[in-house]
Amino acid sequence: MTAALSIRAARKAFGGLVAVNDVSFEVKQGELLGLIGPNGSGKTTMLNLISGALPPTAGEILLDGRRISGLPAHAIARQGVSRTFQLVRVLPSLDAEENVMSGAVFGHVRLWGEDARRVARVMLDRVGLGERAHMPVAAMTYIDQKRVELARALAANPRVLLLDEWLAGLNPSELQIGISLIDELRHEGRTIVMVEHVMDAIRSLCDRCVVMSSGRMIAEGGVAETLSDPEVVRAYLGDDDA
Ligand SMILES: Nc1ncnc2c1ncn2[C@@H]1O[C@H](COP(=O)(O)OP(=O)(O)OP(=O)(O)O)[C@@H](O)[C@H]1O
Repeated sequence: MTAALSIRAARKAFGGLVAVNDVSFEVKQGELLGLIGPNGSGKTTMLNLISGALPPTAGEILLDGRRISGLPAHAIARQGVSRTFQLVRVLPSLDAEENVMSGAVFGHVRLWGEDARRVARVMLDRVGLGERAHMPVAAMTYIDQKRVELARALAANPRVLLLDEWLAGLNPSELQIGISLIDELRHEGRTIVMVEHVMDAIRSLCDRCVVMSSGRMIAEGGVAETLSDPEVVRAYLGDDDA
């Protein structure tokens, strides 16, 4: 079966700094892959290469077997890649519904007008914001803005969803809600790549994980075996978590 996403020797250099250094991995259809590693190891850059926010210096990225690397971000979104951002990016002057509608309008399945509004309503319900559809997002709490961003990504009906530290900054009860929400998406069969430092979430949610360190992929495999790999413990987890 063709992988939903194939990363082949992807490389990104910023001048002399190689942020992503010949990284290759695949994500199967319906799989939830955790992308983990220490700060500055290249995880967000990897998501930027997949979403087209940055072009790779070398290598290629395929979605359902078709090359997407080299395309501009909007074209990759149209092909079916949606994302959230490490620092939430919403349209602050618009309300929640309008923000989520923008995902439907510019996404994989382009919808307009009432069709986009209907999908936005479904997705806002999905993330628990059905009652606040008309609240300006600038007036929302951080977790609710994160929910809006996730609903916007889902409104595009993506083939692959990229989550960049979506759980970061949540308090313990919000974290449990967030983990359950991602778990539901996973059970719907969504293909997800999740960059995350919350190890409980990685352990409870992911089918597999890829570990990066200094731009390189240092481990890949089942979560339990990967997290007990001595090199991963040394590079990332440290003795306390081992
Ligand atoms: N646009 C850019 N220009 C120059 N250097 C960059 C750029 N984006 C990232 N970098 C550098 O690339 C390296 C990898 O950064 P990246 O943000 O991908 O790491 P990360 O693993 O996502 O880190 P974190 O867990 O802290 O978010 C860092 O050294 C960073 O400073």
